[in-house]
Amino acid sequence: MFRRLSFSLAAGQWLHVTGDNGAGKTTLLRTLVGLSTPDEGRITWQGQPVRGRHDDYRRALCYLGHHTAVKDELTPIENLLTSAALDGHAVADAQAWGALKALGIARCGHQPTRQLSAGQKRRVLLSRLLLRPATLWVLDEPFAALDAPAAEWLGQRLTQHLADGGMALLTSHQPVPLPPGGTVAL
Ligand SMILES: Nc1ncnc2c1ncn2[C@@H]1O[C@H](COP(=O)(O)OP(=O)(O)OP(=O)(O)O)[C@@H](O)[C@H]1O
Repeated sequence: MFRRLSFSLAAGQWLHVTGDNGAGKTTLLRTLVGLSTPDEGRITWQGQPVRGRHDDYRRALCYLGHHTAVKDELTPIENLLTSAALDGHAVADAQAWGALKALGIARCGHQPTRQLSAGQKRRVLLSRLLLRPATLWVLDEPFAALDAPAAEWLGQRLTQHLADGGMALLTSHQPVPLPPGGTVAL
């Protein structure tokens, strides 16, 4: 699907992965985070191939996918606690509730996630950014379904992350409220 594709990210930088529907943006992100295996090519983290140092890379990474990352059968609070446990880092209940509150969805915390709107589900997913310390954020359509206040919150959060020396790689069919970054056009 990809040929002659080469890019890098430095501290404080972000890249916008662009392309039409079906161009391969999600596939590229899934490959970069290790969920798909490339036929050829090399993915490196801090100059070393990702393959040999999977744990270091995983710890540095926060990947938020755009489809089934939030489980419908769990409540939002269960989603947060479960994803943290699967990630291998401890999150206290109070922290998880704090994250839901920051995203304005604490009142839905005990409701089955399947009952939430698309934007509320997206907010549950994004609340993981507050719980998972990670240098590299890989975000698939993070602005999809968000209302204006939530989009503003995410723009500010991304800005702060980059100012703190973080990096971000994201797809978005909408304009991204960040100073211009690089582009990976598919
Ligand atoms: N598991 C799969 N098996 C077969 N084909 C797949 C699979 N996943 C994706 N594809 C195909 O790969 C292509 C790229 O899909 P991908 O989801 O990466 O596109 P995208 O650029 O993220 O699209 P969109 O903007 O619509 O989200 C599509 O043609 C899709 O049908």
